[in-house]
Amino acid sequence: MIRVIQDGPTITLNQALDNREWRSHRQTQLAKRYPTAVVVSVKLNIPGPIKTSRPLQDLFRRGLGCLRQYVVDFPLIDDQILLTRPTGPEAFLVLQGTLTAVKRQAIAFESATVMGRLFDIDTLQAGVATQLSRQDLGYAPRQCLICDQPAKVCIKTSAHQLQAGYQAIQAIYDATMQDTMVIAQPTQATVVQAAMAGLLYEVSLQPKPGLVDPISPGAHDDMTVMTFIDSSLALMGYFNTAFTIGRDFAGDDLTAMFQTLRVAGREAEQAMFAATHGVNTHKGAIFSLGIMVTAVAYATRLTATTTAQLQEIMTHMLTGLVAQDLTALATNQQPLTAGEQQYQQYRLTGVRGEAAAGFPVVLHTALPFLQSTTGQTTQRLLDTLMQIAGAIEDTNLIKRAGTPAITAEMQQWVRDYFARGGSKTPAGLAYLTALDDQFIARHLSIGGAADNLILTIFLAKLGGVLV
Ligand SMILES: CC(C)(COP(=O)(O)OP(=O)(O)OC[C@H]1O[C@@H](n2cnc3c(N)ncnc32)[C@H](O[C@H]2O[C@H](COP(=O)(O)OP(=O)(O)OP(=O)(O)O)[C@@H](O)[C@H]2O)[C@@H]1O)[C@@H](O)C(=O)NCCC(=O)NCCS
Ligand SMILES: Nc1ncnc2[nH]cnc12
Repeated sequence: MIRVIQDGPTITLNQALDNREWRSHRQTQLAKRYPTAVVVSVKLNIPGPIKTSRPLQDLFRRGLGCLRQYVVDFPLIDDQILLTRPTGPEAFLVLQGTLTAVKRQAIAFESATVMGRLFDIDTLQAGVATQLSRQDLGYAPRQCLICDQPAKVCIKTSAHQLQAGYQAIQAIYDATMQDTMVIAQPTQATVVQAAMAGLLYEVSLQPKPGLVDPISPGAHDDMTVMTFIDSSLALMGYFNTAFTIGRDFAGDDLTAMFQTLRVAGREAEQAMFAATHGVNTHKGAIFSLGIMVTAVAYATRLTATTTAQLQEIMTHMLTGLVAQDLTALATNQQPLTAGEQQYQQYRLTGVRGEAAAGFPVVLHTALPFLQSTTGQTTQRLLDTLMQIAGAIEDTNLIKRAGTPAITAEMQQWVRDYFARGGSKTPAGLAYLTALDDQFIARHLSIGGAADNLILTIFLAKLGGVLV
């Protein structure tokens, strides 16, 4: 029995038809009560006689949370959530907005996320007859759960067995509901290659707000994509050293393992500056990625590991770092780095705080988000970069803006980006290009988000999320 529908009650065709009547009546009632709003009805598209189970209810709840992000710009007037109906979980959201704009976001959610493929979202507005189709809004028709054909074709031709449908649903459930990812025992070469992939994939993406890419130096007048390639190549030896430090570490005090790494990290900074003629390309990445490489090597000494275990190891490695580096800062110490200044001025702990917490944004926001995306790798990674940019305090951005207030502006830009469909639509890409131009004009850059994306790519390569 496929776990995701195990213990789910079966329903009759009549129950399914009665429920369709019930849903339509409720939608109409809500449209009458809120004549200027858009009524969004949300349900799952599950083939066969089983329409619900505890795992499907959990998935529905997670999906509803994700959908709300896509429609965040439309004020929520009312909502009704009915999770335990035998005919499947249902929700009704009443939003203030136009039918086209809301429908566009609903389809963006269905198309851009893996779990979205399981959702069926209807939009209704009193007095507006036409239901816009996916094609009207520039999207491909809904795809079959099992193959790449349009779903309508497979349903009409009964192309697949029900069991195959359940297996596809189980795969979608597994891909989106596990917050901890397993990493098997990678070789040193595999780990170092994944680190290099992180550095090189990130700098190759375009367009990115203010960051260096193959077409533009962004807001960095001292760097080009070649500077990043030279810097990456110069760091390969460091990542091999970071791996052996983790793999060979014997003992229980992992802070000693980090202190050993830190010596190699300082040397790596010199190698970076030599390769870039004194430009800081990857100082943050040397710190963050070095820690992760060492943690992976240590965690997989004897067996496979999980991202949850990696987080524990990294928090152990960095115990005391913030206190030692920042709170103990001598007030008259000069010159202060950006991070040190921001700690003194705003009590922001920057990348040190992120690392000492075990990179929660990477493990609990960026990686699950990347796992849930579909499409080309570049599209998935651009959307993940923007998801990160809306989730961190980027000391690089704050330094360049001269105020932490830029963080709230960044969060609004991220919402605006996803409200246009993100990297999947011409409007989303146009928005990102315009944002890049704005960042260049204002000399802004999200170097911290870029470093978190590098870490996310590294783990995604090791966990098979990126192949
Ligand atoms: C702990 C260190 C990284 C030192 O930190 P520091 O105090 O020097 O500065 P921070 O601002 O705290 O962080 C440094 C870089 O970390 C990246 N970063 C910022 N915020 C975050 C975040 N929330 N999460 C993850 N990473 C974050 C960011 O690095 C990227 O941007 C840099 C390129 O941008 P740019 O603006 O060009 O940088 P600059 O050259 O400084 O500006 P301009 O002169 O061009 O205007 C690049 O570094 C990217 O990686 C932050 O910049 C660690 O270095 C350390 O401990 N140093 C001490 C010596 C040592 O022990 N080294 C070995 C450590 S293993
Ligand atoms: N592409 C990029 N541009 C500027 N700073 C960065 N730090 C890491 N990646 C970067």
